[in-house]
Amino acid sequence: MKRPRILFVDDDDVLRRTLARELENMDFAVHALPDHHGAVDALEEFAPTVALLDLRMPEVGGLDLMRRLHAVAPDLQVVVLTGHGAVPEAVDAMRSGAFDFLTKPAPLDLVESTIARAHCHSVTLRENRNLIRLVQRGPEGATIVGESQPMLELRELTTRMAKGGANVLILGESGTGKELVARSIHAQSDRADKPFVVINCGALPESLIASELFGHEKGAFTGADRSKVGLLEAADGGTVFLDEIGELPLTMQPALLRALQFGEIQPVGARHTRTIDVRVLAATHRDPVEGITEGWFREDLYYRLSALVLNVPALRDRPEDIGLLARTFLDAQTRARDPHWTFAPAALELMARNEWPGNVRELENAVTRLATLAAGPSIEAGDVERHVLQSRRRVSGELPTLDLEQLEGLALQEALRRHAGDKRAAAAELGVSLTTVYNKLSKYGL
Ligand SMILES: Nc1ncnc2c1ncn2[C@@H]1O[C@H](COP(=O)(O)OP(=O)(O)OP(=O)(O)O)[C@@H](O)[C@H]1O
Repeated sequence: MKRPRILFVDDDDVLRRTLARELENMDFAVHALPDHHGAVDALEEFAPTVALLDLRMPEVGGLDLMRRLHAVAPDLQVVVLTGHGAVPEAVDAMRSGAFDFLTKPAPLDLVESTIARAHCHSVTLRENRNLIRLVQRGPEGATIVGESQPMLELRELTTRMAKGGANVLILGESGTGKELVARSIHAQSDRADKPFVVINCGALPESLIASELFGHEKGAFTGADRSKVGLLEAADGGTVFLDEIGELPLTMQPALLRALQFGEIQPVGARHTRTIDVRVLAATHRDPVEGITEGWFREDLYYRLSALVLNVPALRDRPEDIGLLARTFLDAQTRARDPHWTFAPAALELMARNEWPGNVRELENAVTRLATLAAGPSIEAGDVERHVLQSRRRVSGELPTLDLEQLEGLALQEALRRHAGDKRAAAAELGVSLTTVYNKLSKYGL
């Protein structure tokens, strides 16, 4: 494990040398400076998580230096060193954003534990920020395209459901836009400026689900070398999207139900529960009512999730949207390089007559292929025939020369197509686990 990095600034030469050595002995990596010179540069070069700053220094004092450091590195945790009896100064520092203070001469075990706590806090903050950045897309990511009657109704329902805070269960085949609908609900709700966290229940290995959902404490199991915030807690105040809820193992369903029922989570290895406030949107391409009868979905969890139910129609039930969707995707993909790309009417007609078992996702992928492979800027019927229809037939017929990875990608695509995007069925047919299917999908950018 990497050693926590500490930036230590103190003008007292003897104390700085002695304490720096002690900190090194405690297994911290230390960058020690006598004054503010070089401190901001050290943020980039040394990347500390904690700064230990003497409060009283000539020229630039600890408080001022803390502000300068925080302007560049907001996650940096600052511990200030104060002289004996300087409580008002310490309080001032805490109010200005210091993590904690130590009074000189501080016992070494207190120095160690304070810095260790500050380090953990800094790491957690950074992880949270990354997580939120990862899962949040701007509201433009939530534009639902479609002018067919089913889509007009869906958009209206989405807006109405967004306003209340009730949980919504979103049903529909793979690739119909369930995640997009969830993002749109979140973006129109009063939680819009809070996190939107996606949890793909099918992609989590069973052994890690509890720790991913609820977090864990340091030392909770082998390899848990520090505590970790779970995804449900990362969504606190916002919305959590439980994608592929039908894939959540039966053994995990009671724990999730408890968390949703009482708004409480218990990280693995923690003695106490923590309160969370999340709105839950869940989606599945499977029939959850059938799941109750067949025994893979708990009835109580179903009722908890399905205060409201939204059905996203398959593309074959709204073929009049195909042209608009294809044009929108083409425009988004080619606008920057040449705004003149269009579909010739015959090409669009061919696209509209095609079956899209993988729904909007498959259509979007086909447009990507056309935008990349066709000569353009007008996409002709011949392009659609060559780059979309033929390549699909080829997969089922004789294969051109492919390397092993291409072959694997094609086998996966074809299995998904045969099962209308049902990843579990495709995994079963290919004889691999569901997690492998997810890994390969992301590996090949499918
Ligand atoms: N109505 C729509 N307008 C614009 N883009 C759409 C629409 N529906 C789906 N898409 C796009 O199609 C792709 C698949 O959509 P999404 O991931 O929301 O489907 P899904 O139903 O959640 O799929 P899965 O069940 O496989 O997780 C995304 O890139 C999404 O942006």
